[in-house]
Amino acid sequence: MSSLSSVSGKESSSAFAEEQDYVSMLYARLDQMRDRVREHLTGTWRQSGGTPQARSQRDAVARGYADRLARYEAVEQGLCFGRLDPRDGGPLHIGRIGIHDTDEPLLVDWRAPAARPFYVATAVTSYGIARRRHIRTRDRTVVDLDDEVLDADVAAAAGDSPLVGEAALLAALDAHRTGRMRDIVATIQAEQDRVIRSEARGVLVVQGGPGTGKTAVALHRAAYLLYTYREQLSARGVLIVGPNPTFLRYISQVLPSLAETGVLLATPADLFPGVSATAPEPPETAELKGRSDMVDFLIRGIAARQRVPQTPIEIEVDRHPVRLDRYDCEPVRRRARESGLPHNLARPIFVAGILDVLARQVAERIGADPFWNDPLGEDDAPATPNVLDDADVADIRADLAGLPSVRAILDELWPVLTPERFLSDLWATTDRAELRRPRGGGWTAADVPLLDEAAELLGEDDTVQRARAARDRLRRLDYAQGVLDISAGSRSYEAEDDAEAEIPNVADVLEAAVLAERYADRDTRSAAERAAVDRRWAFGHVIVDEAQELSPMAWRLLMRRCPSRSMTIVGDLAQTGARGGADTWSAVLSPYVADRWRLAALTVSYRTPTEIMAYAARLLADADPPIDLPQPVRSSGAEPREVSGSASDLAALVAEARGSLAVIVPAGRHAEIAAALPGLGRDLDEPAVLLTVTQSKGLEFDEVILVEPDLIRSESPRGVNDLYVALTRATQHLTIFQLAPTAVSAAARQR
Ligand SMILES: Nc1ncnc2c1ncn2[C@@H]1O[C@H](COP(=O)(O)OP(=O)(O)OP(=O)(O)O)[C@@H](O)[C@H]1O
Repeated sequence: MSSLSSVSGKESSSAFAEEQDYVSMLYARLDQMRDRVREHLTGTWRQSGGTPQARSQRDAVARGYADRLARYEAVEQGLCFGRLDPRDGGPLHIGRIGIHDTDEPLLVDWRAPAARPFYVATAVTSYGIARRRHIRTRDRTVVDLDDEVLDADVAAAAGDSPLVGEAALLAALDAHRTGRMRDIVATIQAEQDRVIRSEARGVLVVQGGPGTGKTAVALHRAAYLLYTYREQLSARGVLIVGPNPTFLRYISQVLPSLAETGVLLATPADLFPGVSATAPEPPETAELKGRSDMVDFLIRGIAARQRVPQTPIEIEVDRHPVRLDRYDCEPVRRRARESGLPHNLARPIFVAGILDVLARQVAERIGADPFWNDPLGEDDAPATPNVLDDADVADIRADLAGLPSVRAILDELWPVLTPERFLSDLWATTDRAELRRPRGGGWTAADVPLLDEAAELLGEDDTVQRARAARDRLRRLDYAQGVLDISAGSRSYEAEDDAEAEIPNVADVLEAAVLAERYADRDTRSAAERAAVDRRWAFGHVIVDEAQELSPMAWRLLMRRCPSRSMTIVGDLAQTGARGGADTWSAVLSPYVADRWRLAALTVSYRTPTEIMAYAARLLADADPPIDLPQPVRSSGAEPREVSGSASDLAALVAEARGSLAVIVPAGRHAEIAAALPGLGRDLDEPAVLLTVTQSKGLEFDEVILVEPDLIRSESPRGVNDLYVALTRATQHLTIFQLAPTAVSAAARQR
């Protein structure tokens, strides 16, 4: 409801000159800020560090400066992109970071509350703003200005537009795609802004059709949350989960361009540190592994590794046999299980019980007093049948615990298990043929949540790490006490003067324990870096993109990474392709937060032009349940075309493409088409790429050639959703291509 006017004529040249002066001043300030931080950084590195404490402090300070410098470098392009003219008061310039001159804001960070009207003000709800200006720059030069007068009367005459900064928005949407997503900070729309600035607490689900900006919004929300809750979030970190490495590469430049670098981007397959899950797997198997009943399967698998001997075992101790049978072992196993501890942490209970059983037998043999009830022994007969006391039995236990034969039996009956060892044994031995897999075959993406679940069920025996930490602490305490003693000893005893004696010494004000902690080596890595290698890291906020694809087991893993349940979940149920993916958000979330989650809908498609959306609507008209297509905002002027031909005709079409191009093909014909068109790449930086629908999810291209849509639709139980995804990847041109069967595929079809 705003009126749009591009700045023109005489007014334009003075407006351009005015904005250019202002923008040049901002860049000069930015240069000064960079120079100052560079100086500080160099000065910090010059410090020698001395003690370990001083060194780690220096590293932490240097890291802070380096991060700030990286932030200042990142905002070089489009530093200032907007201006608000309030009805009362002077103009406010809006940009990627805040720049201040003592108290005066020269540039307001787009995330600050004062910048909000830039994204949401309309002629009707103007927030006291008379005019909004979009400023486009190239390098440091102002190249375009678009003004909107937020005046209800002018708006009524000019017509109704729900879009904010329409000219700037349409220019951004018409730009060529490069294989890397760009930030949308200058043209965020009101419904997107509401999501971006929604409060951090609780679970927010953002549902919207293809191209409605869900990914863009999710990334800008991360930047907003880091700005608004900097302290909490830089300590705990933010995790953004995307469907595959290609997608992560596609979005990788957005947050740096918003001057935010401390976010961990990961696929679900990356979330078990130390494991690289790249082995392929049929979708049916992945679906089985993703079901929540796998938890019981794992529990049963672990229970099966807590064994009792089926036939008695004999061990030789001092050349005498001792026996272990199931009747001795069963109560011990029950006790260990009833402790409720994870497998590895319950093991010491089992081990102690079995050693007791064995020690009793040895004690009975070597301590038995043959004369204990000798009627002739009279007074000298002991009152018990065994001469050994508790200390002797404890010695025997300790000796038994050190015997390799005993250790081997304990390992056999209740082994220490790592998640990797347990799961690879489980796959190698399971009687469920559909899950069986030889050892050493590599991990798949669907294994990762199971490894994580297994890690929880097994527990990690961190006795060694804890003992080492305790030893380190004692060492530091000892050292600190020494420092305090020297410092107390160096007090000037000659100073008889009372006043001097009252000057506190370091030993008076510091306890050894406090000082010891200061000597601890501080970890100077960012939260994201530490989280990347720590399976049990609890993030401050988790953002999940293409969330509809995740299996119930993957959700369990993610919820463990976010005990605070501060999450943004972004997806589209109509695009679910994975067999085990989501049908409803409540089914996904109710196990974790019942109905305590909020839903925000995005309704406008910024990617797909009207012509392609209308074509998609016709192709998907019979979808069940019906698909609610988003409203396109722009037209490309090009109707989709339908072509059929051979592989060489397809190659000719590829050669004609002028912008970025994706050829999207049914998974079943991928190999054959890849062989027929070797020029098509896999990397998004290449001008033309060959992708299956799964690989194309979340991406966009200037042009798409969609090969055999009917086959895509019939290829999987959620084929209609896959077709919807494939139809909505193009920003300009869509070609539907019916590929005549090649000799190979014709033969395959006949078989
Ligand atoms: N406010 C905006 N200003 C400029 N461009 C925008 C805006 N919103 C979205 N876009 C652009 O629209 C395109 C689609 O956005 P995005 O990929 O975030 O959509 P999506 O909803 O995640 O799509 P999909 O469901 O297909 O994954 C991107 O190029 C994005 O930059």
